[in-house]
Amino acid sequence: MLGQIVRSLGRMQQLSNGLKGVRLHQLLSKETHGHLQTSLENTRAISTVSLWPFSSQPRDFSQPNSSWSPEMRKVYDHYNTLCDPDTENGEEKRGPWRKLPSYNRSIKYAAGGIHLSKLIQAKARLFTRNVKEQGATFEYVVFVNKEEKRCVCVFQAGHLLEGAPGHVHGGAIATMIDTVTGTLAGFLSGPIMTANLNIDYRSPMPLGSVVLIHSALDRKERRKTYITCKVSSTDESKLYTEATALFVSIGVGHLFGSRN
Ligand SMILES: CCCCCCCCCCCCCC(=O)SCCNC(=O)CCNC(=O)[C@H](O)C(C)(C)COP(=O)(O)OP(=O)(O)OC[C@H]1O[C@@H](n2cnc3c(N)ncnc32)[C@H](O)[C@@H]1OP(=O)(O)O
Repeated sequence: MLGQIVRSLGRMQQLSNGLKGVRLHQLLSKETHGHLQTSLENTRAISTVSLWPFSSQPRDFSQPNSSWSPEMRKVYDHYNTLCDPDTENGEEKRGPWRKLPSYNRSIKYAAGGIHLSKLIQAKARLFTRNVKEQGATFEYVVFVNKEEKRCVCVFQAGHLLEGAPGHVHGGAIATMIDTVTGTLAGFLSGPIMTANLNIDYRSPMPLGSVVLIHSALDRKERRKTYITCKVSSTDESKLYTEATALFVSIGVGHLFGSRN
């Protein structure tokens, strides 16, 4: 199987040389070392020309589905509109907001590519996207504002995330905070790992709630990216959780025990 993938990647490289004048290993090494945004753009480039050696196109889990409540859909529509390009003097101009796609594999479609896939079993799935039943666990979409170095996640907490009766488990909330702050840190700083996460749970979050998870860059110091986070009701009248997070930039070798 691995041999097949490697041969397939070799063929893809020849094809991509011809088609796009870009070497596959450059795409993959950008995925390994570049910023999340670059990775996502390159991933789309691969998918568009159908060179990806796996069977299916990646499903974007942050697209609306039938489990989304009207409130989730309304807030999604609001932020999605902010992503629309403006037309100035007949020219289309993109604003600072982007909706980030979300896949259920962190390796197959993003960082690591050819290097890490050797070590990962075919069954690996991203923690927040591993339950097939729509609406049962984490329904969410992240919008990022590059200029303001912040993002907002619209999150609907499903019935399998119960902690205290009728309310969302603190670990599930922590998972979403890690995911959203980590997504922003990765977007701004490239490959990172969570070094520290501090969470204050201010009020219980009812199961089924739709909430906003606002994250913003606090500061960067050398390899350290500090992010702040607030979780609130969609009208922002109720504060559920506050957090701060520290992410440390890593080289991909870090995941193999190397310090480079
Ligand atoms: C397309 C889709 C893509 C997929 C995306 C899906 C989105 C999901 C996103 C999900 C995201 C989820 C992500 C996850 O869940 S990542 C999983 C959870 N995190 C981990 O497992 C990390 C484990 N720890 C480590 O690997 C290392 O300790 C790290 C990498 C963190 C640092 O080890 P390293 O040897 O590399 O660095 P260093 O020790 O030289 O330190 C460097 C600097 O950092 C400072 N420091 C270090 N630790 C701490 C600390 N605890 N508090 C305060 N400061 C700390 C340190 O003082 C120094 O500062 P300075 O001397 O420079 O001032």
